[in-house]
Amino acid sequence: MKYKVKNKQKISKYCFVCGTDNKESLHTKFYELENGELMSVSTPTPTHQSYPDRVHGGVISSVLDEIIGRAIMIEEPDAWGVTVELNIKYKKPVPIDKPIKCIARTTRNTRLLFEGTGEIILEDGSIAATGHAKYYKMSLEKLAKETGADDTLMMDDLSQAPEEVEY
Ligand SMILES: CCCCCCCCCCCCCCCC(=O)SCCNC(=O)CCNC(=O)[C@H](O)C(C)(C)COP(=O)(O)OP(=O)(O)OC[C@H]1O[C@@H](n2cnc3c(N)ncnc32)[C@H](O)[C@@H]1OP(=O)(O)O
Repeated sequence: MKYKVKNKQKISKYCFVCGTDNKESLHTKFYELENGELMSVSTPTPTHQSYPDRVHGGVISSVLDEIIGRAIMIEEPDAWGVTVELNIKYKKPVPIDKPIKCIARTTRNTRLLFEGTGEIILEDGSIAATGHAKYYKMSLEKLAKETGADDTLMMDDLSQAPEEVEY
């Protein structure tokens, strides 16, 4: 199915998944879709491998962690969370140097916690991994105080976004 991209999410300077100035980063982009889901696009490089030509399972879990944690921002733009649980199922190897899409949505949102699910989708449309994660809500003020975060935590993504995506 094809979906229109409604919004491009902000990215961070040093994040491992989306950081613009982290040379080991996956430089992942995040697109909010008309169907209420979030899509990410990343191209893992040899830096991200485990066995030859295979993306490291920890890298796959990082992408799922971040996209599921970001999906809440579609319905609650100021909601921030820290991951308290993450469960990943690895179903197929993910190759290096090929674009991977990931789709996620929020499945539960309460005053203290939110949770969601996501999938890594390969170029042929098959699902390589699935994830379920839970986050403890934390205000940006508290996060900033605990981690020293500044304006570089959320910066505009200046890259060109597609008008529509397919998966
Ligand atoms: C990211 C880079 C920037 C990118 C650009 C911006 C993008 C923005 C989006 C990013 C999306 C995120 C992507 C990655 C996010 C990380 O990677 S975060 C890093 C990994 N996670 C962490 O570091 C969290 C570590 N854990 C902690 O800090 C502490 O355990 C917590 C979560 C703050 C809780 O601490 P605490 O308050 O001392 O603990 P506690 O009193 O036991 O629990 C508080 C409440 O939470 C509940 N709770 C705690 N754990 C659980 C659980 N597992 N299940 C259910 N309830 C729980 C307790 O039951 C309790 O409830 P009440 O009794 O108050 O009703």
